[in-house]
Amino acid sequence: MEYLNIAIAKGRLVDHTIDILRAIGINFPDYHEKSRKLIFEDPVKKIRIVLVKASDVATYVERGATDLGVIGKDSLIESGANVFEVVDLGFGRCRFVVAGLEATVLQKHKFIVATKYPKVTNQFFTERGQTVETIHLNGSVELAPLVGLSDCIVDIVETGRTLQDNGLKVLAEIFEISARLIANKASFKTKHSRIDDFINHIQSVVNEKGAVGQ
Ligand SMILES: Nc1ncnc2c1ncn2[C@@H]1O[C@H](COP(=O)(O)OP(=O)(O)OP(=O)(O)O)[C@@H](O)[C@H]1O
Ligand SMILES: O=P(O)(O)OC[C@H]1O[C@H](OP(=O)(O)OP(=O)(O)O)[C@H](O)[C@@H]1O
Repeated sequence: MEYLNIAIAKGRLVDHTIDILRAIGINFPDYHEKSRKLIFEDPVKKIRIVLVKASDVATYVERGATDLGVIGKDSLIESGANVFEVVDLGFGRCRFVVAGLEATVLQKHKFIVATKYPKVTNQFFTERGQTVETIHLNGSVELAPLVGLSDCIVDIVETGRTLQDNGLKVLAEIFEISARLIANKASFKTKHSRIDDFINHIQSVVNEKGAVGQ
């Protein structure tokens, strides 16, 4: 039997993903949180996981380097990748928002938005008929309006603590985010029965977890 390869966003999504895989009998004997290894295998179930940057998962899957991927909806949309989105995994829940010091900034004719997600940002404001200039940052986005780099930000909010600690308010909601299982389109055909079986197992664990409230 051929290996099924899965790219997982290292960071916040790894532990939940490993838990779900464990629940369907897939184990990686040498995996532990502090390991710097990037590839782990279950030699019995023939599953291989590779740990990559969240923003790179879609690239691995779209190009067929892996058959499947676990990725936040945020990174998936931002990537624009041509892949199948097959399961909403239900964890990694957070939301995309516009945030700033004052709601009045959104009334300006043109304003500057700092974000890690320029595509999501431009799409959102274009749909609202608003013209924005987007500044692409790689992190600590909340800082931008505080030092006059931007009028507002588009970023992820989970607990709301980062916004609160920096005196920022939610000015608009964009969409809800959770982790998704994605599939390479060619693998979906060539390894169809394996992938289908895998998806069904994952979906049943997700349904059970949902029933008891994640
Ligand atoms: N509080 C949160 N902040 C950011 N992402 C979150 C949060 N809660 C859940 N997520 C989800 O977890 C995914 C992975 O986030 P993580 O912080 O591990 O990487 P990242 O910040 O997107 O990338 P990196 O830090 O590697 O540049 C996000 O894409 C998002 O879907
Ligand atoms: O609502 P909260 O629970 O406070 O979480 C939201 C924060 O977490 C993320 O940042 P991350 O920790 O990934 O750091 P980053 O700024 O380097 O992206 C996100 O970009 C927000 O800044």
